[in-house]
Amino acid sequence: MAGFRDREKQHFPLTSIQAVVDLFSDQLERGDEVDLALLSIVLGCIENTLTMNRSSHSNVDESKTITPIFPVVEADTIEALYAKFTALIKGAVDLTKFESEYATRELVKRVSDVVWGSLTRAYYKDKAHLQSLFSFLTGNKLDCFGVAFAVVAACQVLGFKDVKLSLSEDHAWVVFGKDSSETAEVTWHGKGNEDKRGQPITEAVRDKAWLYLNGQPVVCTRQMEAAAMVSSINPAISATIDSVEMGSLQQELLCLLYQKGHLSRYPMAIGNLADLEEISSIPGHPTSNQLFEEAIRVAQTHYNNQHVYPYTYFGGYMYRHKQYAKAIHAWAEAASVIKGYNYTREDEEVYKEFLEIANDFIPTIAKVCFKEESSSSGESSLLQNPAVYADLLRIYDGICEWEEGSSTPVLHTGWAQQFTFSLSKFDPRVRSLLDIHVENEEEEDEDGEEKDSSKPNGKDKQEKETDQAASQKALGVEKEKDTAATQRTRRGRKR
Ligand SMILES: FC(F)c1nnc(N2CCN(c3ncnc4sc(CC(F)(F)F)cc34)CC2)s1
Repeated sequence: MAGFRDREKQHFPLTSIQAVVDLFSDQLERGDEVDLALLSIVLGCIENTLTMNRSSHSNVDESKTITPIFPVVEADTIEALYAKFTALIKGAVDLTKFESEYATRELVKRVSDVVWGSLTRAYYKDKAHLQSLFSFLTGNKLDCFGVAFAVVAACQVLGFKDVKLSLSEDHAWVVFGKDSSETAEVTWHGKGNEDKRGQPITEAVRDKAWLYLNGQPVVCTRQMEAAAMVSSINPAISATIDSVEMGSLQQELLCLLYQKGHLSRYPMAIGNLADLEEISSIPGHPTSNQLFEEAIRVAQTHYNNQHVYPYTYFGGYMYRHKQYAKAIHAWAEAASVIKGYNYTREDEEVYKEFLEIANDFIPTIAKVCFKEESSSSGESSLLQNPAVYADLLRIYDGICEWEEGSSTPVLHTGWAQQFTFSLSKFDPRVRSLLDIHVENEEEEDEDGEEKDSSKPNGKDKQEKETDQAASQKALGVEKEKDTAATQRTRRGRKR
């Protein structure tokens, strides 16, 4: 049973980032005995000291040098909070009613009710620093993720090893029972949505639903739950200032988890480490680029490519680094994922991602490149690149397909205005270099070849090749064996 024993106590008092890394490393070596309550209280305590009520320049002296401050975390502070948590949970759950080694739905619901019932009546749920057990035990406040995490930590205190955190890109719930075959809501989601705590996540609820990743959530091990707690660290002191020490601690802990292989099934945590490495890379750490690409590979390999964020993370990174063609390609991949989902009112977070991509980032790219082209010798290759134009069409087509069959509309005229604005900035000649195949699945014969060579773009082959040669020559695009961007559009209706 986890507990606050000599093995833990020897690390205290914690006086540096390295001391916290050593405590985590020691805990991670314990396999599924990682003590979630202990680690969450420690991180919450440090975050509270480094980010809350810090006067603007408390650690800057007259010579403008900033002396790094790391709080001293005493054993008895943590031990007292740990004892408070175990007393609350063990005092509220009568274990004689739950004889089985495995948790039951009643047990999980009871633990969720105990956490839920301890929360302050009314508070701003999406405020920062409400994710840890420190916040729960000292302020009776938790955010949506924090409630789910607290339920899992509580079940660990009660000795139920089968209760695990299950994560999508914007929601959290638990799995439990033999082979983790059961699921249960334990927290709320979003604003104005009735919580469904205690209910299972059924096939009807999760299929084609981004909030549940179409049945491909990240089901955590204990070490991945530690990674989720580290990912939820919030180094923000204010809207514009971050604690450098808290950011470094998060980066060092994510890197430790990465090196121990505990992020190998957790694309978002890999993306979080990539973001931190981009801000300040540490020698010997993997690069942002490598990490973003790994997050994508993990989602493709282990989650049937149903995750959106690995592509939007990578697209954002390429955009910031002005690699616009790669950014647009990543967003086209993201759109290819989202088109398999039906949009619902609980998907606002991913809606905002695509809104920003289509109505801010892409129009900005079109303007910047168009201006460059008119000012320089007309060499803005992006607006003359058929592959980029094809990716742009995939983005718009994917968003349209996302809306198809959805209960809530996605698009409005603002989207259409931005779509047409961006497309209009491309050189008209790129269109003749596009070969858009519309495959109708039932017409495809066994080796995937199209049966009838429908006249793409209404021209016969000969006319098309002449057009293409002329355009390629004019654009200085060397003759490709086949068209520069063969765009295969599979027009399958969502079932
Ligand atoms: F590239 C953009 F799409 C993004 N940039 N940052 C993104 N994050 C940052 C971190 N993040 C996360 N990072 C690790 N694990 C989790 S589990 C989860 C859902 C919930 F909070 F549990 F409900 C969210 C999340 C959420 C998504 S997406």
